[in-house]
Amino acid sequence: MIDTDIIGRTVRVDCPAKTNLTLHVGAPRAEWGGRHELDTIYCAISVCDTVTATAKAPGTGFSLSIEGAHLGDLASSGSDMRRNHAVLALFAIAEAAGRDPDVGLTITKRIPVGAGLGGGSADAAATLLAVNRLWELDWPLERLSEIAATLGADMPFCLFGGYARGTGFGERLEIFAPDGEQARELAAQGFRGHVLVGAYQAQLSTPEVYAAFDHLGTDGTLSNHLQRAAISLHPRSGQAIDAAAGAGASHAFLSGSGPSVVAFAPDNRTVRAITDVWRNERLVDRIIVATAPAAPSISVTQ
Ligand SMILES: C[C@@](CO)(OP(=O)(O)O)[C@H](O)COP(=O)(O)OP(=O)(O)OC[C@H]1O[C@@H](n2ccc(N)nc2=O)[C@H](O)[C@@H]1O
Ligand SMILES: Nc1ncnc2c1ncn2[C@@H]1O[C@H](COP(=O)(O)OP(=O)(O)O)[C@@H](O)[C@H]1O
Repeated sequence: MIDTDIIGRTVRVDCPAKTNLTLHVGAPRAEWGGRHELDTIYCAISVCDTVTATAKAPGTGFSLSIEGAHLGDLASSGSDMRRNHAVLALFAIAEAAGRDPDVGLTITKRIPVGAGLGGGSADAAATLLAVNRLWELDWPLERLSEIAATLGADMPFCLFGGYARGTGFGERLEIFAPDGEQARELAAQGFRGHVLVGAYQAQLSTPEVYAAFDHLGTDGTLSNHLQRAAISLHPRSGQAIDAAAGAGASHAFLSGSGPSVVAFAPDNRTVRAITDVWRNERLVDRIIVATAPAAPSISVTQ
């Protein structure tokens, strides 16, 4: 197809945030650039960023615009758009396809930034899904996943959503079928339905949290091995976890490398109880009510 045929076509992808229902951290490995060996259960939650990709005229290059009320360090003037995860994903798929990255990207951010919710990975995954459709590549998710793994540990999972087990440095996936036994077990354990996200203005840097983990370790009872390290850097997250558990959450834990906190609630009454205690005691800066599991959705809008 000649590129001019698709100029103006727009593909929209809504891509959910991720959390880690368990996050077991092993040793750092030199062959993975110092990244740690992981065994994690990923879960996608319905706090979604929206990425639109629009085909531009050949030779005009890429563009990026970002909107949203809470952009964290993405809003700072020093934030280089060529290092945005979505743009890196665009360059990576363009290279793999042997095409120029003549695409206009817009990101509507709803996933808190630098929060342990994989927002940058979700935007990168959304970009791969959108450009795959825009250019009619029709590559299977497995092929997109190989590209995603070169960009970040969480990115392959964000292409799929739902639940999955991640090993390696997080990029090697065993996807759990939505109606399969593992998904049913997780649902029976309470990892399904209402989820509250307690979000903060503060961000934590993932490498810094891993470095704190190398120093402090974990206490053995925590299903998220990074929780202790992250709480040492951001103590309010620990208070919010304790308060949610006290208010009846079926599970309350740090999301990934934090500082966000995730609480699963078995019913609406518990949603209200957690919301009240977080708000009244000012344990979080913002509360987002969502559901889990969730999955990306793709639509061609023009
Ligand atoms: C902790 C987790 C849990 O899912 O995510 P977040 O909660 O931050 O989103 C992941 O391991 C993060 O994934 P992601 O943010 O994609 O990591 P990458 O870009 O690949 O790596 C960023 C940095 O994190 C550290 N890192 C990441 C993954 C890993 N298995 N071991 C590590 O030590 C390394 O310092 C690396 O340079
Ligand atoms: N599209 C993007 N969305 C969010 N953060 C991004 C993006 N591109 C680059 N970043 C940078 O990646 C860092 C981690 O952000 P994010 O992916 O939201 O958090 P986390 O790794 O804790 O899940 C931030 O410092 C941010 O500036």
